[in-house]
Amino acid sequence: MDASNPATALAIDETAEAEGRVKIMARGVNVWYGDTHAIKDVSVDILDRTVTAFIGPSGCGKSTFLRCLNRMNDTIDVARVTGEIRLDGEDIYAPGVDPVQLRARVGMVFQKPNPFPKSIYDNVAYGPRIHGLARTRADLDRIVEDSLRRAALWDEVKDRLNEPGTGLSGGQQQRLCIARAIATSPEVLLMDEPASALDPIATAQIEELIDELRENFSVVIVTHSMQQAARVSQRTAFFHLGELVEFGETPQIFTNPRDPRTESYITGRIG
Ligand SMILES: Nc1ncnc2c1ncn2[C@@H]1O[C@H](COP(=O)(O)OP(=O)(O)OP(=O)(O)O)[C@@H](O)[C@H]1O
Repeated sequence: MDASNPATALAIDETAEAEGRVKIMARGVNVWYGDTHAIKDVSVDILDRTVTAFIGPSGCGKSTFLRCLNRMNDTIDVARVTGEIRLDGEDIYAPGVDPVQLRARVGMVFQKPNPFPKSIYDNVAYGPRIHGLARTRADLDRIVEDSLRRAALWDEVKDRLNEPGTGLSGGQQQRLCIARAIATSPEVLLMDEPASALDPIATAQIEELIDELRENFSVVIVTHSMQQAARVSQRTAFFHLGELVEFGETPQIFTNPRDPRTESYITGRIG
């Protein structure tokens, strides 16, 4: 970790740490894909019950860093991650940590809706089933209904739970994927451009949902839309060429950025 880097100092929230509001603590994280150094010495505190947006030009490492937070990079052969990431103080890369269990606690929603080729019900029931979260069918029914309600999809699908998830519209499929992700009661939800494939109405629904999810979860969202980052997040991280350049309260980042690279990006001069 480079303590002389002002971005490092900004990204570490000592007050929140002292108050126990830090959900994920990353320190000195580097990621390589073979010889490509995609993430360079990133240290950041992600707060609980807060929406954090990752912004920056294409290829700057936003998705790569997001994937570090639930060890999705483990699934990429050439990826190598160093440094330390703690969830509630526990090192998620420690030997003995089961990535599958970790991903039940740190859920993920991808850019393209990717429902399983199963019924709407079974899509949502999948995680609770493999993690043994329901003792009876009635328990499972409750989890499915509750997750679909929280994902603002219940009313649209309650009469066709046995139909395939892939038969829904794009926006509905993405809300189904959110319901699937929240069905295991994760503590953190990672969203990689969750609305980029959706029309403005479906996008507005997802944004509203993100705001509601914040009551229970810590949400981290990668977005190419600065308007979206400004609308949904309380804190924003700006990445550039693999570095975390600036991190702060979202209004400050958008109205009074401290680094000239952030200013160039938000005013449209780079990216
Ligand atoms: N699976 C991979 N194998 C090899 N290199 C990769 C892989 N994924 C990403 N990279 C490289 O790592 C760097 C960061 O990519 P990443 O996708 O994290 O950026 P990003 O900021 O999310 O980009 P975008 O906004 O375009 O999605 C890029 O140079 C990219 O080419």
